[in-house]
Amino acid sequence: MPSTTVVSSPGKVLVAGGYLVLDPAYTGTVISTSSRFYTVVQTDASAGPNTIRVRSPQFKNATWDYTVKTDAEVVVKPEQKNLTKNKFVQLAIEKTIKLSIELKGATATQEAISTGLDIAIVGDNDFYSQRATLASLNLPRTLDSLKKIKPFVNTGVNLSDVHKTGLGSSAALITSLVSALLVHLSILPASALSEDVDKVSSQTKDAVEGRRLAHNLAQYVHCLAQGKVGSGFDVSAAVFGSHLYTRFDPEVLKGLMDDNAAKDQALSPVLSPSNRSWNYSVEPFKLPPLTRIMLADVDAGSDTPSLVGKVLKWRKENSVEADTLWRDIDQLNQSLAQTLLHIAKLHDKDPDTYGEAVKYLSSLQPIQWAANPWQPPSEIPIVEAFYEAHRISQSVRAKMRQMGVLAGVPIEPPEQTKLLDTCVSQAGIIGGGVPGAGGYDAIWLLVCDPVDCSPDQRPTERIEHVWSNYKELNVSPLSASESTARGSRLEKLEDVLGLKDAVAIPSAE
Ligand SMILES: Nc1ncnc2c1ncn2[C@@H]1O[C@H](COP(=O)(O)OP(=O)(O)OP(=O)(O)O)[C@@H](O)[C@H]1O
Ligand SMILES: C[C@@](O)(CCOP(=O)(O)O)CC(=O)O
Repeated sequence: MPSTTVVSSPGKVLVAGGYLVLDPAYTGTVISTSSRFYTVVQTDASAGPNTIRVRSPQFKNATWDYTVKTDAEVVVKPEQKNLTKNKFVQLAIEKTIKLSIELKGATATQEAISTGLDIAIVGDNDFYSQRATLASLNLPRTLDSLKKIKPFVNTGVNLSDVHKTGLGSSAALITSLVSALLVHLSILPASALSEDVDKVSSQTKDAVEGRRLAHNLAQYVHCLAQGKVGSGFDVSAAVFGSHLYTRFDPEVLKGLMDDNAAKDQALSPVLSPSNRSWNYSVEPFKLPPLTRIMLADVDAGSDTPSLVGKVLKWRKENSVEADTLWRDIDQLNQSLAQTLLHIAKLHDKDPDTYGEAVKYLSSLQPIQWAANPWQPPSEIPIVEAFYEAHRISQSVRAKMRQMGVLAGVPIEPPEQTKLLDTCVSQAGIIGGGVPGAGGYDAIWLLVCDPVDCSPDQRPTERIEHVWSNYKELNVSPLSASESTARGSRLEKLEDVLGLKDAVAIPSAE
């Protein structure tokens, strides 16, 4: 058993397919973010025998000690001294240990935890709003300012009081936690999550199955902790990275969702990668070269569950109208994904011409892109494809607004429309929208990001300027770009900036 295991899992942005992805007939486009959750597992006698100590050093009152009993049934019991509860963490540990006992036997599992384990969990600063920290440091709300904040900065509050940014903290946290434990307990080979198997063709069967096992377990724990089975795109992105996601049939988890009734039921037959009832689909996707996703936290807050409830009620009561609209949106979503994949192919065919075209696009507003009579002919298909991506993403927004009006929910409320219109009319901006369920709390943009933009300003800089000067809403950038890694990743503690300091075990008083 390794003495220290570190696994990270990325956050997510659902750029297309909000609501639709709840239905297996439709696909969502999910981008995984460079911002990640990290779980560091180490053997540590100071936790106590058969005790797992979990720490979230970015928060107050966030150390949870659990005693683990593995007799007739697995019992992971929070100790009296814990100042808060963490259902997500507790369930992740309990179910991973239960699965480990089923797959490796009680003796091997007990042995791995008998000395005591210390587990530290931290999330990149992007997962929690940095607006207050920037203000306290007297820094403008820009990407450069975010770099000045210490990695994994202390939030100064309890977990229940933190302002989240919508990157999917609970999904990334659970995925990194169960994956790190699976590796530490030798259920998964480290190679299943190492970067060397990044290329699909070189992935061994074991590695693919290992990742699928981590996925199934993380989905199960996340559903149980949330008390419902969502579409699961967030966990899927945390495990597999950016992709086109089609959901699994919730039926697969039905027998396990009543935790009390399922106490005696074995997990491994349900969670096994060979269980065909896990019928989700993950198709490769990544953003085109020399483009960048930009994300902002908009300080207005919205309540996703209530938006979802209302949209689904409207769909049920107006099925003909809703089905027509959903089919239209789905066609646009698929065209957008295919156009972006096509743009990547244009890059691969002729990277130099592509680079020139992206530089050209970066200096003009989308509306001007296709209007240049002197455009070199080799650049025309590239410029046209980018314009097409722009046009489709604007149409997606229009249809999502229409759905919002029909269902009576603020999917892209007027305040967000104004902000997005201002952003999308800047030079070099391909498109954007409200991620996931929409509402008031965030926006995403896809912008051209050429190698060199001189003498013009870079599109990213133009957007930072718009955001930091925007008066009608308080817009704060996130530092994340797309993670092109294949989701969860085995890390070396020393290689992640600031991680070793952030998770250092406090010395006993
Ligand atoms: N750093 C952390 N350490 C331990 N648990 C955490 C941490 N961050 C989040 N959690 C767990 O995740 C829960 C939040 O889950 P919830 O589903 O409300 O958020 P979310 O929808 O994932 O948020 P967002 O998408 O905005 O990041 C917390 O109550 C806590 O149990
Ligand atoms: C509305 C929905 O499709 C997306 C919600 O996404 P987000 O949490 O707003 O990023 C719900 C789901 O897919 O579980």
